[in-house]
Amino acid sequence: MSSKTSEEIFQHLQNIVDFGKNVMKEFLGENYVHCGEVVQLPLDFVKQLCLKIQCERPESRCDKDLDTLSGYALCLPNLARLQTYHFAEHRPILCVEIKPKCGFIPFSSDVTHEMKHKVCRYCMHQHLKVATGKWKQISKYCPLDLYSGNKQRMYFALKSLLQEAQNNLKIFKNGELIYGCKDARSPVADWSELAHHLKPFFFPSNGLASGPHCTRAVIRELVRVITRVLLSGSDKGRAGALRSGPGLWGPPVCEASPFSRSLRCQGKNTPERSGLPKGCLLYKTLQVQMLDLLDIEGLYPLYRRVERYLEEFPEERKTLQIDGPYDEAFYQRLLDLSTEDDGTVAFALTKVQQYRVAMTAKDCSIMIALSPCLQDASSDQRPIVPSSRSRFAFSVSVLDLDLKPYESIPHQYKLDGKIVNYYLKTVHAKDATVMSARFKESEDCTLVLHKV
Ligand SMILES: O=P(O)(O)O[C@@H]1[C@@H](OP(=O)(O)O)[C@H](OP(=O)(O)O)[C@H](O)[C@H](OP(=O)(O)O)[C@H]1OP(=O)(O)O
Ligand SMILES: Nc1ncnc2c1ncn2[C@@H]1O[C@H](COP(=O)(O)OP(=O)(O)OP(=O)(O)O)[C@@H](O)[C@H]1O
Repeated sequence: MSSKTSEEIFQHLQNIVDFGKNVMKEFLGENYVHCGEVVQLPLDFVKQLCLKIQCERPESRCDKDLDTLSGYALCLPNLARLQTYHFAEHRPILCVEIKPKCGFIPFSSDVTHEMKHKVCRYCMHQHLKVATGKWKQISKYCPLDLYSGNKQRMYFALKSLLQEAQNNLKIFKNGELIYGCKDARSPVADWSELAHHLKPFFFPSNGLASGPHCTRAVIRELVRVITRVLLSGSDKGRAGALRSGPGLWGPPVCEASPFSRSLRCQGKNTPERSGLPKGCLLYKTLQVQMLDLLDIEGLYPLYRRVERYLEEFPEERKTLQIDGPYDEAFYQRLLDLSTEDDGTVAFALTKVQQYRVAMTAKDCSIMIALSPCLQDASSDQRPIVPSSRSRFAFSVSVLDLDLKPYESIPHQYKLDGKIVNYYLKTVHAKDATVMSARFKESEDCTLVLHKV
């Protein structure tokens, strides 16, 4: 960043805003996307702010310097608050942030490792992350369970996130982080402490005793409410324009997910594919993720084609809109889902841009803000989600929607190979006893099959 001029930084930030407005709002619907605006700040203020927040930043992020020189910044609403009100709310507020990651298994015929058609990237990547020390233990969370639309699978996925939050789950109370870890050294999850924070929200006037029973009841309510919110939504958006044709789905379950393994153990059938309602944010996010039609293995040669063209005609970078502008024309080209390669740079470029958009959707987060409403208060047409002892006004927003850079494609290609090779070498090659370490705690097998 520091090598860029102020003008370039302004343009970069404006591109982020335009991408939100012209692409993500179109796909995901306007209620979910808050693009923010580029603002100018006094340099003195930026420097002081930078010093003040330095100690709060996770160590793993500190290699990224904050820009204190250009005077430009992106101003976003506080998404840990309700977005349905245009003025500050003074009621207590909970916010659950989920980074769901990629919710489908690649369907592309360019995939060379059979394992990639069976086990999702998140579950494979877990092993590499633990081996490299990013996290201490493998999570039972599998994105395919969350995106399944099946309440039991979603319930299992959310509980797994609560057990092993990694960077996929954070909970804020009145804007303050109360749950979720910063890095591998963070202390283990404490559900009773979390339940202590949440009890007034879910059991406001009830003298529910503390202890394990109370903890379980509170966590159950939280998971139910989040599941309901995730399945809600009638917000328009044009993700439907991306609906893939038959056969372009991939398997509905990941073989490494403890949920699907437990079903198989019990001789039950594989669940049906996505039962997500079409209006909900998860469904739309998944559709955008599926713009990755060819998988990185099919995409990389096309990236190389664009690269060769740019080496010959570097001045064309602008015309190809590699670094923006992300305007209506850019958006329209994303809607071309053909996979017939006619050998042109135009075809390669469209797939490259679709891949970048898909990667963005695979790495974004969902913010769910919940604020208790009084039992007799009218909903004033705001969405409301009931729990067994209270009701919440809620809003759902998406965070981190800046388009992934063109330059990250070679890195993605190498990382993909590393993830799969590591998984094949260390996990799959060993016998099932190693694989099943995470399934030995069979309480989850029975637990999830209760009606929720
Ligand atoms: O590649 P992945 O799947 O590990 O995703 C990266 C994330 O790691 P995760 O797997 O979520 O722990 C990674 O998350 P952390 O910074 O490790 O919390 C970033 O979001 C990274 O994006 P960027 O390069 O900073 O724009 C992400 O990189 P991109 O692949 O989205 O560029
Ligand atoms: N608009 C927002 N409202 C509420 N919380 C936010 C908002 N933006 C970011 N956050 C919080 O800050 C965290 C980090 O945000 P984000 O990943 O966008 O930062 P980043 O710019 O990528 O960070 P870094 O520069 O360290 O890589 C999010 O996971 C979320 O908890």
